[in-house]
Amino acid sequence: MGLKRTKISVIGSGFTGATTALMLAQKELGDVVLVDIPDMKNPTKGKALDMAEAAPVQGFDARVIGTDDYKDTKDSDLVIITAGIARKPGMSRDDLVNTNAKIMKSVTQEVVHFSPNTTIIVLTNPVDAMTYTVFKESGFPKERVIGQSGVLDTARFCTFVAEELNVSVKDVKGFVLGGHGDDMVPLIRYSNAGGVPLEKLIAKERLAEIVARTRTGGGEIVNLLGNGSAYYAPAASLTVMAEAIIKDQRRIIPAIAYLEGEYGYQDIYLGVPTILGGNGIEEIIELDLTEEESAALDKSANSVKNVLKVLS
Ligand SMILES: NC(=O)C1=CN([C@@H]2O[C@H](COP(=O)(O)OP(=O)(O)OC[C@H]3O[C@@H](n4cnc5c(N)ncnc54)[C@H](O)[C@@H]3O)[C@@H](O)[C@H]2O)C=CC1
Ligand SMILES: O=C([O-])CC(=O)C(=O)O
Repeated sequence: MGLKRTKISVIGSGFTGATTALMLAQKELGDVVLVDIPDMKNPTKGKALDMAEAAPVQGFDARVIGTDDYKDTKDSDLVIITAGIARKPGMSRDDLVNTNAKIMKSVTQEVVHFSPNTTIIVLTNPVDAMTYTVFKESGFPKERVIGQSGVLDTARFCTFVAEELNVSVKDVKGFVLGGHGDDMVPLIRYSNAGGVPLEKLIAKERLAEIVARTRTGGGEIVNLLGNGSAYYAPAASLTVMAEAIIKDQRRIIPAIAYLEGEYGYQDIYLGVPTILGGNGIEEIIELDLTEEESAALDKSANSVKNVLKVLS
């Protein structure tokens, strides 16, 4: 008898779901079950088979299957939800709320039915509100329902800083707090390059431009793609979160977490620094914020609350 293999289900086999499935398999984080709604042409099965056939070439040991039957997700160790519609140029993430909330509810019911002990990471937008929806629908403890925004938003910030300084991205560390919208809060004070505070390396006005570009980073890609939104960096972000959970790494990673008093907020999902490990969100780290940073976080939290009001 072999050891039990880890099973990760990715719901939604569109741009982000398919890319995530491949990255998870390439990193051998587990066997991957890719799920989408039934389609006459069965692209989900086709995509999964194509990925499975990359395994002998790249030498990764992970099975990948495509399906429209949630039975195949039974006893998943981790479930990643990417199902739903994406925005197009001219739209905001919040425009997706009603359609995607309905999809979150039906997907969550299936996931919980077949994997009552799993951990869920949500990507679908507007992601703070969709994570809240999945949390309420699932009845899961808060630490096992997590949203993705901060890894991606921080990655964008670090990309722009590395480009500005002409240094390796490996040396740039950033921190983005708040909701995954245009008023997210990149924290300059907690960001550095090779340990040197960014304020010592980049002029204030230029830093403000980098913050502004980070805030609208999703929209920048939407405009460049023309017919959908980002998927390579989002998939990489989901993969790093999955790795932290599957390998019980206890990494300090910004994630969308349920707040019960942290940062002064109640009954809301919002991006904060967390410790991510085998139990999901194991801790929320509370940073001291200046008045200006607190005001910016308040503005971002209010935007999330306004989206949640549409749902209640
Ligand atoms: N939180 C974040 O940082 C990011 C969030 N997103 C969001 O992720 C979502 C997915 O984006 P993409 O993959 O680019 O979109 P996509 O349109 O390429 O794929 C979405 C897939 O969901 C499937 N789907 C729809 N209803 C379903 C259901 N009931 N059950 C299972 N599958 C269902 C569709 O058939 C489609 O294949 C969007 O809402 C997008 O805004 C995307 C990038 C980053
Ligand atoms: O911008 C979008 O609609 C997709 C997304 O959340 C991102 O790329 O940050």
